[in-house]
Amino acid sequence: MLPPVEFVVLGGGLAGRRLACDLARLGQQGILIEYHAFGGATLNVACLPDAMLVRAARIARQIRRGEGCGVGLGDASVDLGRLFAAVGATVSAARSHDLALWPADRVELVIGQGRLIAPDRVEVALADGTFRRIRTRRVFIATGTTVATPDIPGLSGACPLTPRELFRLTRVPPQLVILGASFGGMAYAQAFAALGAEVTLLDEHERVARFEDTVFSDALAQQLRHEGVRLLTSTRVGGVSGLSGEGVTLSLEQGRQQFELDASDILLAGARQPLTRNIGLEAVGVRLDAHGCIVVDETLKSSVDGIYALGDVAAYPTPGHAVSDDARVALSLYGAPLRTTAGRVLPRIAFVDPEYARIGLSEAEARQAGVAVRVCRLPMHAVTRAWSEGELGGLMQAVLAEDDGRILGFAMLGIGAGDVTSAVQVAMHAGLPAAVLAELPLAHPTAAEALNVLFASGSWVRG
Ligand SMILES: Cc1cc2nc3c(=O)[nH]c(=O)nc-3n(C[C@H](O)[C@H](O)[C@H](O)COP(=O)(O)OP(=O)(O)OC[C@H]3O[C@@H](n4cnc5c(N)ncnc54)[C@H](O)[C@@H]3O)c2cc1C
Repeated sequence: MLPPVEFVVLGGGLAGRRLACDLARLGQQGILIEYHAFGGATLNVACLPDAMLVRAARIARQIRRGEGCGVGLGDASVDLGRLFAAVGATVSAARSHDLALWPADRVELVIGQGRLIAPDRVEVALADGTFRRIRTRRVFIATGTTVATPDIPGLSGACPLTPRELFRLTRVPPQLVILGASFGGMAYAQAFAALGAEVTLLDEHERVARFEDTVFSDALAQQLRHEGVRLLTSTRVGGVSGLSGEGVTLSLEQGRQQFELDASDILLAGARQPLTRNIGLEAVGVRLDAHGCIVVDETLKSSVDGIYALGDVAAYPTPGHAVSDDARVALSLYGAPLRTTAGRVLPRIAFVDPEYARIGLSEAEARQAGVAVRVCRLPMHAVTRAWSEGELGGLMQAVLAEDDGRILGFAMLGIGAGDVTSAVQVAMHAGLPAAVLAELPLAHPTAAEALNVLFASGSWVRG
């Protein structure tokens, strides 16, 4: 019998790749199995390609707006084929870069489809049709998610675009309908509108970004409409006919009203499902929750000894930074200081332009939890940097503990929101009261300097 390796990581996305590299750094030897695209969603179909799409849309918008600051470039022409070829080239360069840094002396990279056949045994189906069996002390499952197609008559037959196929488009869809006004859906809607598509963003819920405070949902909706996106909220899709790319017709219901919408293409930006099927979980008795995620405790241990799960497969939806943090949690098993997923405060960002970001509690969450809070808000048109960038929409909001002024939450829609939120995150982590941020000499003219005004006592808008 083969001696066991210390660990097997199943899935080479952000979570699996990060964990394998960190374990190698700690001197551990193991195997990582990846069957589709090394780097997973983040590198291949999500964060990196999306960020490039958003950047191209921003450039197009800035060219059109240039006249306002004396730079005349005329209208922006968009060649989606060239843009996505550049995305493809960047993705493969980034993948090669990661592979060049791979710690091959400690972690063997096996390309194939893995599945558990016992708690300490994994079988890999290799490309040449053969199988390889591996004994191991620990298995880390990091298989991520895949798109979940909503159960709507005719939808799967219409072959809708998903984030994976999106980057194979060679022309801007003339009329694009996007299902799901989540963070991703909003970002795609705004980007494709800037690139010249006629975009309809559709959601069955009453407002976009429905987990955020209404003041931000409203501001985001206004931003999207301003960019030419047609918003259809509280709208249910009853059925779809046709083929995405050639033409589709959606039967819609909005209250008692029924109507049809024609579009050239349809994009699914909403739900995803954990990849927990066909990886042998049933055979070894690993428990799943109602959403199909692997049930883990705060140390990422599953219901079976020796089997752990991390990343999206253990908790969905998860932002990429939570996934990386899971890898840090798993290192506790190998002598790193004890770290768990309990009490983790994670920022969330929508890559609309300008960005929306939040850390900690929203006002609604604080009030629902019965926490006594004060809320302060500052419109972006009170911020010098917003004027210089010509991005006057949006606002900042802080949620503070009534008793001692601790920062419980911060949200911002405006220029640099992601970075400003990171600054507040550091303050929250350090337990700094709002008064400290009110008086720090922050650089001028940055978006972050507005924190001085936001946190100064005179700017409370609500008690
Ligand atoms: C469209 C989109 C946009 C996003 N944008 C952002 C963003 O801007 N910021 C952010 O923080 N997060 C974003 N996310 C979330 C982020 O991408 C995920 O949290 C992250 O990719 C999850 O990493 P993971 O390793 O758990 O899973 P994945 O990245 O999905 O990796 C799982 C890997 O496992 C492999 N695999 C699956 N089954 C097997 C098997 N049986 N054998 C071998 N290998 C297998 C897959 O091929 C895949 O490579 C986005 C996600 C999506 C889908």
